[in-house]
Amino acid sequence: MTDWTEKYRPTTLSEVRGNNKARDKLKQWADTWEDHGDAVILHGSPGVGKTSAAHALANDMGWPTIELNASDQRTGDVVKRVAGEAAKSGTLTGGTAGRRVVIMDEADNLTHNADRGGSRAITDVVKSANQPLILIANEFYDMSNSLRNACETIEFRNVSARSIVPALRDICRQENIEYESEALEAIAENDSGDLRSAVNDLQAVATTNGKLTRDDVVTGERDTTSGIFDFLDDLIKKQDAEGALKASYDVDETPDNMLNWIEDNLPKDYEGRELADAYGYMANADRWLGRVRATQNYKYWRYAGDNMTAGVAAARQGKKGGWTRYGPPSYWRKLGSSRGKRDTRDYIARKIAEESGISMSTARREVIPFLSAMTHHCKNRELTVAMAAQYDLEEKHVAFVTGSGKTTNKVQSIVEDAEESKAEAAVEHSGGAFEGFASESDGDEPTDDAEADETDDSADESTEAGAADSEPDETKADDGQASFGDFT
Ligand SMILES: Nc1ncnc2c1ncn2[C@@H]1O[C@H](COP(=O)(O)OP(=O)(O)OP(=O)(O)O)[C@@H](O)[C@H]1O
Repeated sequence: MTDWTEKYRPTTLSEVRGNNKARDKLKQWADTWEDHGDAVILHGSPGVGKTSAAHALANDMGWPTIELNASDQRTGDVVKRVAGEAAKSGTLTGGTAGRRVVIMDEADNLTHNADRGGSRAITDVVKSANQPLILIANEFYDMSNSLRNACETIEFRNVSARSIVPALRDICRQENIEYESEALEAIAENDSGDLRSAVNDLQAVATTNGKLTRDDVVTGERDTTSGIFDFLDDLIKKQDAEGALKASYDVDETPDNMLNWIEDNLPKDYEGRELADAYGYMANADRWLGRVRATQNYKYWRYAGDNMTAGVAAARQGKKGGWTRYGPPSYWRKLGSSRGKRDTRDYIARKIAEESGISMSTARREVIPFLSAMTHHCKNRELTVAMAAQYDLEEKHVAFVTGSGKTTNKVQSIVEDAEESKAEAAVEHSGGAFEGFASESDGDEPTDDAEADETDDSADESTEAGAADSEPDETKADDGQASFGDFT
Protein backbone atom coordinates (compact mmCIF):
# COMPACT_ATOMS: atom_id res chain seq x y z
CA MET A 1 0.00 0.00 0.00
CA THR A 2 1.37 3.39 -0.85
CA ASP A 3 2.29 5.60 1.99
CA TRP A 4 0.04 8.63 1.79
CA THR A 5 2.68 10.93 3.15
CA GLU A 6 4.71 10.12 0.04
CA LYS A 7 1.77 10.02 -2.31
CA TYR A 8 0.62 13.46 -1.18
CA ARG A 9 3.97 15.11 -0.75
CA PRO A 10 3.71 18.66 -2.11
CA THR A 11 5.35 19.09 -5.52
CA THR A 12 5.25 22.86 -5.59
CA LEU A 13 5.71 25.39 -2.80
CA SER A 14 2.12 26.53 -3.04
CA GLU A 15 1.01 23.07 -1.93
CA VAL A 16 2.98 23.28 1.29
CA ARG A 17 0.44 23.98 4.02
CA GLY A 18 0.76 26.65 6.66
CA ASN A 19 4.02 28.52 7.21
CA ASN A 20 3.30 31.16 4.59
CA LYS A 21 6.03 33.43 5.85
CA ALA A 22 8.63 30.70 5.79
CA ARG A 23 7.61 29.78 2.26
CA ASP A 24 7.89 33.36 1.06
CA LYS A 25 11.27 33.72 2.69
CA LEU A 26 12.48 30.52 1.09
CA LYS A 27 11.34 31.59 -2.36
CA GLN A 28 13.02 34.93 -1.84
CA TRP A 29 16.24 33.20 -0.80
CA ALA A 30 16.20 31.13 -3.99
CA ASP A 31 15.33 34.04 -6.26
CA THR A 32 18.22 36.09 -4.92
CA TRP A 33 20.68 33.26 -4.42
CA GLU A 34 22.88 34.43 -7.31
CA ASP A 35 23.49 37.67 -5.43
CA HIS A 36 24.25 36.41 -1.95
CA GLY A 37 25.34 32.79 -2.37
CA ASP A 38 24.44 31.85 1.21
CA ALA A 39 23.20 28.50 2.37
CA VAL A 40 19.90 28.35 4.20
CA ILE A 41 18.84 26.36 7.27
CA LEU A 42 15.24 25.24 7.51
CA HIS A 43 14.49 24.29 11.07
CA GLY A 44 11.43 23.21 13.01
CA SER A 45 9.69 20.18 14.49
CA PRO A 46 9.43 16.90 12.61
CA GLY A 47 6.67 16.56 10.06
CA VAL A 48 5.93 20.21 9.44
CA GLY A 49 7.10 20.24 5.84
CA LYS A 50 10.73 21.36 5.80
CA THR A 51 11.96 18.63 3.48
CA SER A 52 8.86 18.91 1.37
CA ALA A 53 9.34 22.65 1.05
CA ALA A 54 12.97 22.22 -0.02
CA HIS A 55 12.07 19.76 -2.77
CA ALA A 56 9.03 21.73 -3.84
CA LEU A 57 11.17 24.84 -4.16
CA ALA A 58 13.77 23.02 -6.23
CA ASN A 59 11.01 21.79 -8.48
CA ASP A 60 9.58 25.29 -8.85
CA MET A 61 13.01 26.69 -9.67
CA GLY A 62 13.80 23.89 -12.09
CA TRP A 63 16.90 23.01 -10.05
CA PRO A 64 17.94 19.37 -9.98
CA THR A 65 18.46 18.17 -6.43
CA ILE A 66 21.15 16.25 -4.69
CA GLU A 67 20.05 14.80 -1.40
CA LEU A 68 22.60 14.15 1.27
CA ASN A 69 22.67 13.34 4.90
CA ALA A 70 24.73 15.78 6.88
CA SER A 71 25.75 13.23 9.47
CA ASP A 72 27.25 10.95 6.85
CA GLN A 73 31.01 11.31 6.93
CA ARG A 74 31.24 11.36 3.15
CA THR A 75 28.92 14.29 2.78
CA GLY A 76 31.60 16.94 2.92
CA ASP A 77 33.55 15.32 0.09
CA VAL A 78 30.48 14.81 -2.02
CA VAL A 79 29.46 18.41 -1.68
CA LYS A 80 32.94 19.58 -2.59
CA ARG A 81 32.92 17.41 -5.68
CA VAL A 82 29.49 18.56 -6.74
CA ALA A 83 30.42 22.16 -6.18
CA GLY A 84 33.63 21.69 -8.12
CA GLU A 85 31.93 20.02 -11.05
CA ALA A 86 29.33 22.68 -11.19
CA ALA A 87 32.00 25.33 -11.22
CA LYS A 88 33.62 23.70 -14.20
CA SER A 89 30.35 23.48 -16.01
CA GLY A 90 29.99 27.22 -16.05
CA THR A 91 28.27 28.33 -12.90
CA LEU A 92 30.96 30.82 -12.13
CA THR A 93 30.54 32.49 -15.44
CA GLY A 94 27.02 33.40 -14.54
CA GLY A 95 24.93 30.72 -16.23
CA THR A 96 22.56 28.54 -14.32
CA ALA A 97 23.08 25.52 -16.53
CA GLY A 98 24.99 23.58 -13.91
CA ARG A 99 22.84 24.66 -11.05
CA ARG A 100 21.96 22.00 -8.54
CA VAL A 101 20.59 22.41 -5.11
CA VAL A 102 22.05 20.31 -2.36
CA ILE A 103 19.51 19.34 0.29
CA MET A 104 21.19 18.21 3.45
CA ASP A 105 19.07 16.44 5.99
CA GLU A 106 19.86 16.08 9.71
CA ALA A 107 22.14 19.06 9.89
CA ASP A 108 21.59 19.06 13.64
CA ASN A 109 22.90 15.55 14.03
CA LEU A 110 26.60 16.21 13.62
CA THR A 111 27.79 15.70 17.16
CA HIS A 112 27.84 11.94 16.76
CA ASN A 113 30.33 12.68 14.06
CA ALA A 114 32.45 14.96 16.16
CA ASP A 115 35.54 12.80 15.93
CA ARG A 116 35.46 13.30 12.22
CA GLY A 117 35.09 17.01 12.66
CA GLY A 118 31.63 16.69 11.14
CA SER A 119 30.30 20.02 12.17
CA ARG A 120 33.40 21.94 11.11
CA ALA A 121 33.59 20.14 7.79
CA ILE A 122 30.02 21.03 7.00
CA THR A 123 30.57 24.62 8.04
CA ASP A 124 33.55 24.82 5.69
CA VAL A 125 31.50 23.34 2.90
CA VAL A 126 28.69 25.77 3.58
CA LYS A 127 31.05 28.71 3.40
CA SER A 128 32.78 27.67 0.22
CA ALA A 129 29.99 26.01 -1.74
CA ASN A 130 29.07 27.61 -4.99
CA GLN A 131 25.77 25.85 -5.27
CA PRO A 132 22.61 26.55 -3.31
CA LEU A 133 22.59 24.51 -0.15
CA ILE A 134 19.58 23.81 2.01
CA LEU A 135 20.23 22.40 5.47
CA ILE A 136 17.41 20.80 7.36
CA ALA A 137 17.28 20.48 11.12
CA ASN A 138 14.86 19.74 13.90
CA GLU A 139 16.90 21.20 16.72
CA PHE A 140 18.27 24.57 15.69
CA TYR A 141 20.41 24.91 18.79
CA ASP A 142 22.00 21.50 18.36
CA MET A 143 23.93 23.06 15.50
CA SER A 144 27.17 24.84 16.21
CA ASN A 145 27.25 28.61 16.43
CA SER A 146 29.54 28.94 13.49
CA LEU A 147 27.32 26.79 11.31
CA ARG A 148 24.24 28.77 12.28
CA ASN A 149 26.02 32.05 11.68
CA ALA A 150 27.22 30.97 8.28
CA CYS A 151 23.68 30.49 6.98
CA GLU A 152 20.41 32.24 6.52
CA THR A 153 17.81 30.67 8.77
CA ILE A 154 14.14 30.06 8.26
CA GLU A 155 11.94 28.66 10.98
CA PHE A 156 9.08 26.31 10.16
CA ARG A 157 6.41 26.41 12.81
CA ASN A 158 4.00 23.68 13.73
CA VAL A 159 1.17 23.46 11.26
CA SER A 160 -2.06 24.70 12.83
CA ALA A 161 -5.11 22.45 13.00
CA ARG A 162 -6.74 25.04 10.75
CA SER A 163 -4.24 24.18 8.01
CA ILE A 164 -4.17 20.47 8.72
CA VAL A 165 -7.90 19.89 8.29
CA PRO A 166 -8.07 21.06 4.66
CA ALA A 167 -5.02 18.96 3.84
CA LEU A 168 -6.76 15.88 5.24
CA ARG A 169 -9.99 16.81 3.47
CA ASP A 170 -8.19 16.97 0.12
CA ILE A 171 -6.73 13.54 0.66
CA CYS A 172 -10.14 12.09 1.59
CA ARG A 173 -11.62 13.50 -1.59
CA GLN A 174 -8.89 12.08 -3.76
CA GLU A 175 -9.15 8.70 -2.03
CA ASN A 176 -12.95 8.72 -2.23
CA ILE A 177 -13.30 8.44 1.49
CA GLU A 178 -16.49 9.49 3.15
CA TYR A 179 -15.77 11.34 6.35
CA GLU A 180 -17.25 13.32 9.18
CA SER A 181 -15.58 16.69 9.52
CA GLU A 182 -15.27 16.12 13.26
CA ALA A 183 -13.09 13.10 12.57
CA LEU A 184 -10.64 15.20 10.59
CA GLU A 185 -10.69 17.88 13.25
CA ALA A 186 -9.98 15.32 15.94
CA ILE A 187 -6.99 13.98 14.02
CA ALA A 188 -5.70 17.49 13.38
CA GLU A 189 -5.95 18.42 17.03
CA ASN A 190 -4.48 15.17 18.20
CA ASP A 191 -1.35 15.59 16.16
CA SER A 192 -0.80 19.15 17.24
CA GLY A 193 1.25 20.64 14.49
CA ASP A 194 2.71 17.56 12.86
CA LEU A 195 1.15 17.20 9.43
CA ARG A 196 3.01 14.02 8.66
CA SER A 197 1.53 12.30 11.70
CA ALA A 198 -1.88 13.60 10.82
CA VAL A 199 -1.64 12.11 7.33
CA ASN A 200 -0.38 8.83 8.80
CA ASP A 201 -3.20 8.74 11.29
CA LEU A 202 -5.73 9.48 8.61
CA GLN A 203 -4.43 6.60 6.54
CA ALA A 204 -4.49 4.30 9.54
CA VAL A 205 -8.06 5.01 10.52
CA ALA A 206 -9.48 5.50 7.06
CA THR A 207 -8.32 2.30 5.48
CA THR A 208 -9.68 0.00 8.13
CA ASN A 209 -13.22 1.35 7.97
CA GLY A 210 -15.89 2.26 5.46
CA LYS A 211 -16.90 5.71 6.49
CA LEU A 212 -14.58 7.68 8.71
CA THR A 213 -16.42 8.86 11.80
CA ARG A 214 -15.48 10.83 14.85
CA ASP A 215 -15.57 7.63 16.90
CA ASP A 216 -12.83 6.07 14.81
CA VAL A 217 -10.43 8.63 16.14
CA VAL A 218 -9.58 7.92 19.73
CA THR A 219 -8.50 10.96 21.62
CA GLY A 220 -7.62 11.60 25.20
CA GLU A 221 -8.27 15.27 24.76
CA ARG A 222 -11.44 16.36 26.52
CA ASP A 223 -12.79 19.27 28.33
CA THR A 224 -12.33 18.74 31.99
CA THR A 225 -15.73 19.72 33.27
CA SER A 226 -16.82 16.15 33.65
CA GLY A 227 -16.10 15.76 37.34
CA ILE A 228 -13.00 13.75 36.68
CA PHE A 229 -10.82 15.71 39.11
CA ASP A 230 -13.18 15.20 42.01
CA PHE A 231 -13.44 11.58 41.12
CA LEU A 232 -9.66 11.13 41.00
CA ASP A 233 -9.35 12.78 44.37
CA ASP A 234 -11.97 10.42 45.79
CA LEU A 235 -10.53 7.35 44.15
CA ILE A 236 -6.87 7.93 44.83
CA LYS A 237 -7.11 9.44 48.29
CA LYS A 238 -10.31 8.75 50.17
CA GLN A 239 -12.97 6.33 49.15
CA ASP A 240 -13.27 2.66 49.95
CA ALA A 241 -14.08 0.24 47.15
CA GLU A 242 -17.81 0.85 47.26
CA GLY A 243 -17.45 4.59 47.52
CA ALA A 244 -15.04 4.67 44.59
CA LEU A 245 -17.43 2.75 42.41
CA LYS A 246 -20.29 5.07 43.30
CA ALA A 247 -18.15 8.17 42.73
CA SER A 248 -17.39 6.94 39.24
CA TYR A 249 -21.07 7.18 38.27
CA ASP A 250 -20.78 10.97 38.32
CA VAL A 251 -17.97 11.01 35.80
CA ASP A 252 -18.86 11.76 32.25
CA GLU A 253 -16.05 9.84 30.59
CA THR A 254 -15.89 6.66 28.58
CA PRO A 255 -14.26 3.81 30.50
CA ASP A 256 -11.34 3.93 28.07
CA ASN A 257 -10.68 7.54 28.88
CA MET A 258 -11.22 7.03 32.55
CA LEU A 259 -8.57 4.34 32.54
CA ASN A 260 -6.11 6.72 30.92
CA TRP A 261 -6.84 9.38 33.50
CA ILE A 262 -6.38 6.97 36.37
CA GLU A 263 -3.22 5.39 35.08
CA ASP A 264 -1.54 8.72 34.52
CA ASN A 265 -2.42 10.13 37.91
CA LEU A 266 -2.20 7.13 40.15
CA PRO A 267 1.60 7.18 40.55
CA LYS A 268 1.39 10.70 41.95
CA ASP A 269 0.05 9.25 45.20
CA TYR A 270 0.32 5.48 45.15
CA GLU A 271 3.65 3.84 45.65
CA GLY A 272 5.33 0.49 46.08
CA ARG A 273 3.09 -2.47 46.76
CA GLU A 274 -0.18 -0.56 46.51
CA LEU A 275 0.82 0.84 43.14
CA ALA A 276 1.75 -2.60 41.89
CA ASP A 277 -1.55 -4.03 43.12
CA ALA A 278 -3.49 -1.18 41.61
CA TYR A 279 -1.77 -1.72 38.28
CA GLY A 280 -2.85 -5.33 38.43
CA TYR A 281 -6.46 -4.18 38.55
CA MET A 282 -5.83 -1.62 35.84
CA ALA A 283 -4.45 -4.35 33.63
CA ASN A 284 -7.61 -6.36 34.22
CA ALA A 285 -9.72 -3.35 33.39
CA ASP A 286 -7.74 -2.86 30.22
CA ARG A 287 -8.33 -6.46 29.24
CA TRP A 288 -12.05 -6.07 29.72
CA LEU A 289 -12.05 -2.95 27.61
CA GLY A 290 -10.25 -4.95 24.94
CA ARG A 291 -13.03 -7.50 25.07
CA VAL A 292 -15.63 -4.79 24.69
CA ARG A 293 -13.84 -3.61 21.56
CA ALA A 294 -13.49 -7.16 20.29
CA THR A 295 -17.03 -8.34 20.95
CA GLN A 296 -18.98 -5.08 21.05
CA ASN A 297 -20.48 -6.49 24.21
CA TYR A 298 -20.80 -3.46 26.45
CA LYS A 299 -21.75 -5.53 29.43
CA TYR A 300 -18.01 -5.99 30.02
CA TRP A 301 -17.68 -2.30 30.74
CA ARG A 302 -18.97 -3.13 34.19
CA TYR A 303 -16.03 -5.40 34.93
CA ALA A 304 -13.63 -2.83 33.56
CA GLY A 305 -15.28 -0.21 35.75
CA ASP A 306 -15.18 -2.39 38.85
CA ASN A 307 -11.51 -3.09 38.42
CA MET A 308 -10.41 0.45 37.78
CA THR A 309 -12.48 1.94 40.60
CA ALA A 310 -13.19 -0.54 43.40
CA GLY A 311 -10.04 -2.51 42.64
CA VAL A 312 -7.80 0.53 42.63
CA ALA A 313 -9.36 1.84 45.84
CA ALA A 314 -8.97 -1.56 47.50
CA ALA A 315 -5.28 -1.60 46.62
CA ARG A 316 -4.69 1.58 48.61
CA GLN A 317 -3.17 1.10 52.04
CA GLY A 318 -4.87 3.69 54.19
CA LYS A 319 -6.15 7.14 53.28
CA LYS A 320 -4.03 9.82 51.73
CA GLY A 321 -3.98 13.47 52.57
CA GLY A 322 -2.75 16.62 50.92
CA TRP A 323 -3.52 18.11 47.59
CA THR A 324 -2.29 16.70 44.31
CA ARG A 325 -2.24 18.32 40.94
CA TYR A 326 -3.93 15.77 38.74
CA GLY A 327 -3.68 16.29 35.02
CA PRO A 328 -5.02 14.88 31.76
CA PRO A 329 -3.45 11.74 30.37
CA SER A 330 -0.57 13.25 28.48
CA TYR A 331 1.38 10.22 27.44
CA TRP A 332 -1.37 8.30 25.71
CA ARG A 333 -2.84 11.44 24.29
CA LYS A 334 0.26 11.67 22.23
CA LEU A 335 1.04 8.06 21.61
CA GLY A 336 -2.15 6.08 21.73
CA SER A 337 -4.22 8.27 19.54
CA SER A 338 -4.92 6.24 16.46
CA ARG A 339 -5.06 2.71 15.30
CA GLY A 340 -1.81 2.94 13.40
CA LYS A 341 -0.01 4.08 16.49
CA ARG A 342 -1.79 1.57 18.66
CA ASP A 343 -0.61 -1.21 16.38
CA THR A 344 2.96 -0.01 16.62
CA ARG A 345 2.66 0.35 20.36
CA ASP A 346 1.22 -3.12 20.71
CA TYR A 347 3.96 -4.65 18.59
CA ILE A 348 6.54 -3.14 20.91
CA ALA A 349 4.58 -4.21 23.97
CA ARG A 350 4.46 -7.76 22.66
CA LYS A 351 8.22 -7.83 22.14
CA ILE A 352 8.82 -6.52 25.63
CA ALA A 353 6.32 -8.97 27.09
CA GLU A 354 7.94 -11.92 25.38
CA GLU A 355 11.41 -10.82 26.29
CA SER A 356 10.79 -9.87 29.91
CA GLY A 357 8.15 -12.37 30.94
CA ILE A 358 5.54 -9.77 31.80
CA SER A 359 2.09 -9.21 30.40
CA MET A 360 1.42 -6.99 27.43
CA SER A 361 -0.67 -4.66 29.53
CA THR A 362 2.19 -4.18 31.92
CA ALA A 363 4.58 -3.62 29.07
CA ARG A 364 2.24 -1.05 27.58
CA ARG A 365 1.29 0.64 30.76
CA GLU A 366 4.50 0.59 32.70
CA VAL A 367 7.48 -0.21 30.56
CA ILE A 368 6.94 1.69 27.34
CA PRO A 369 6.32 5.02 29.07
CA PHE A 370 9.56 4.54 31.02
CA LEU A 371 11.53 3.62 27.94
CA SER A 372 10.00 6.53 26.16
CA ALA A 373 11.10 8.98 28.82
CA MET A 374 14.58 7.50 29.00
CA THR A 375 15.21 7.47 25.28
CA HIS A 376 13.42 10.68 24.42
CA HIS A 377 14.63 11.94 21.02
CA CYS A 378 17.40 9.33 21.13
CA LYS A 379 19.34 11.69 23.38
CA ASN A 380 20.76 8.77 25.30
CA ARG A 381 22.01 6.96 22.26
CA GLU A 382 23.65 4.06 24.01
CA LEU A 383 20.52 3.25 25.94
CA THR A 384 18.40 3.54 22.83
CA VAL A 385 20.65 1.12 20.97
CA ALA A 386 20.48 -1.29 23.90
CA MET A 387 16.72 -1.06 23.93
CA ALA A 388 16.44 -1.67 20.19
CA ALA A 389 18.73 -4.67 20.49
CA GLN A 390 17.05 -6.12 23.53
CA TYR A 391 13.55 -5.91 22.14
CA ASP A 392 14.38 -6.49 18.52
CA LEU A 393 12.88 -3.21 17.41
CA GLU A 394 12.77 -1.96 13.87
CA GLU A 395 13.10 1.62 12.79
CA LYS A 396 9.48 2.59 13.07
CA HIS A 397 9.32 1.18 16.57
CA VAL A 398 12.39 3.06 17.70
CA ALA A 399 10.94 6.20 16.16
CA PHE A 400 7.74 5.59 18.07
CA VAL A 401 9.29 4.99 21.47
CA THR A 402 11.73 7.86 21.24
CA GLY A 403 9.15 10.22 19.84
CA SER A 404 11.36 10.97 16.84
CA GLY A 405 8.27 11.04 14.66
CA LYS A 406 9.69 9.09 11.78
CA THR A 407 12.59 6.95 10.85
CA THR A 408 15.32 9.57 10.70
CA ASN A 409 18.88 8.66 9.89
CA LYS A 410 19.62 8.85 13.57
CA VAL A 411 17.03 6.16 14.15
CA GLN A 412 18.37 4.17 11.24
CA SER A 413 21.91 4.25 12.60
CA ILE A 414 20.64 3.22 16.03
CA VAL A 415 18.92 0.19 14.57
CA GLU A 416 22.06 -0.69 12.62
CA ASP A 417 24.14 -0.49 15.78
CA ALA A 418 21.55 -2.59 17.57
CA GLU A 419 21.82 -5.24 14.86
CA GLU A 420 25.55 -5.28 15.31
CA SER A 421 25.34 -5.59 19.05
CA LYS A 422 22.80 -8.40 18.68
CA ALA A 423 25.24 -10.24 16.48
CA GLU A 424 27.95 -9.72 19.05
CA ALA A 425 25.68 -10.76 21.87
CA ALA A 426 24.84 -13.92 20.02
CA VAL A 427 28.50 -14.78 20.21
CA GLU A 428 29.03 -13.69 23.78
CA HIS A 429 25.59 -14.78 24.98
CA SER A 430 25.40 -11.66 27.10
CA GLY A 431 22.06 -10.01 27.92
CA GLY A 432 23.09 -6.46 27.05
CA ALA A 433 22.28 -3.34 29.00
CA PHE A 434 18.66 -4.31 29.41
CA GLU A 435 17.89 -7.17 31.66
CA GLY A 436 14.19 -6.67 31.21
CA PHE A 437 11.71 -5.56 33.78
CA ALA A 438 10.48 -7.28 36.89
CA SER A 439 7.47 -9.52 36.73
CA GLU A 440 4.18 -7.96 37.56
CA SER A 441 2.26 -8.56 40.72
CA ASP A 442 -0.59 -10.67 39.42
CA GLY A 443 1.65 -13.16 37.73
CA ASP A 444 0.08 -13.14 34.27
CA GLU A 445 1.43 -15.41 31.64
CA PRO A 446 2.69 -13.13 28.93
CA THR A 447 1.67 -15.39 26.12
CA ASP A 448 -1.90 -15.56 27.32
CA ASP A 449 -2.14 -11.90 27.49
CA ALA A 450 -0.59 -11.44 24.10
CA GLU A 451 -3.28 -13.67 22.71
CA ALA A 452 -5.97 -11.73 24.45
CA ASP A 453 -4.62 -8.64 22.85
CA GLU A 454 -4.56 -10.14 19.46
CA THR A 455 -8.23 -10.79 19.89
CA ASP A 456 -8.77 -7.12 20.65
CA ASP A 457 -7.18 -5.88 17.53
CA SER A 458 -7.95 -8.51 14.99
CA ALA A 459 -11.61 -8.37 15.86
CA ASP A 460 -11.82 -5.23 13.76
CA GLU A 461 -11.19 -7.33 10.75
CA SER A 462 -13.55 -9.91 12.23
CA THR A 463 -11.03 -12.68 11.95
CA GLU A 464 -12.26 -13.86 15.32
CA ALA A 465 -15.64 -14.88 14.13
CA GLY A 466 -16.62 -16.57 17.34
CA ALA A 467 -15.40 -13.81 19.58
CA ALA A 468 -18.86 -12.51 20.34
CA ASP A 469 -20.08 -15.70 21.94
CA SER A 470 -16.94 -17.05 23.44
CA GLU A 471 -16.46 -16.53 27.13
CA PRO A 472 -13.61 -14.14 27.65
CA ASP A 473 -11.98 -16.44 30.12
CA GLU A 474 -9.37 -18.00 27.90
CA THR A 475 -6.87 -15.78 29.58
CA LYS A 476 -7.53 -15.54 33.26
CA ALA A 477 -10.93 -16.52 34.41
CA ASP A 478 -10.63 -15.52 38.04
CA ASP A 479 -9.06 -12.16 38.00
CA GLY A 480 -10.62 -11.18 34.72
CA GLN A 481 -14.12 -11.81 36.04
CA ALA A 482 -13.55 -9.78 39.15
CA SER A 483 -16.56 -7.76 40.04
CA PHE A 484 -17.28 -5.35 42.80
CA GLY A 485 -17.91 -7.99 45.45
CA ASP A 486 -14.32 -9.18 45.18
CA PHE A 487 -12.92 -5.96 46.50
CA THR A 488 -14.91 -5.56 49.68
N1 LIG B 1 3.37 21.77 5.44
C1 LIG B 1 3.02 20.66 4.79
N2 LIG B 1 2.22 20.73 3.72
C2 LIG B 1 1.86 19.61 3.07
N3 LIG B 1 2.25 18.37 3.43
C3 LIG B 1 3.04 18.25 4.49
C4 LIG B 1 3.47 19.39 5.22
N4 LIG B 1 4.22 18.98 6.24
C5 LIG B 1 4.28 17.65 6.16
N5 LIG B 1 3.56 17.20 5.12
C6 LIG B 1 3.35 15.78 4.80
O1 LIG B 1 4.22 15.05 5.64
C7 LIG B 1 5.24 14.42 4.89
C8 LIG B 1 6.55 14.64 5.57
O2 LIG B 1 6.88 15.99 5.60
P1 LIG B 1 8.38 16.49 5.56
O3 LIG B 1 9.33 15.35 5.38
O4 LIG B 1 8.47 17.61 4.63
O5 LIG B 1 8.51 17.01 7.02
P2 LIG B 1 9.77 17.62 7.69
O6 LIG B 1 9.36 18.88 8.36
O7 LIG B 1 10.89 17.70 6.75
O8 LIG B 1 10.04 16.58 8.82
P3 LIG B 1 11.41 15.93 9.25
O9 LIG B 1 12.22 17.01 9.87
O10 LIG B 1 10.98 14.90 10.24
O11 LIG B 1 12.01 15.37 7.99
C9 LIG B 1 5.14 15.01 3.51
O12 LIG B 1 5.45 14.05 2.56
C10 LIG B 1 3.70 15.43 3.39
O13 LIG B 1 2.92 14.34 3.01
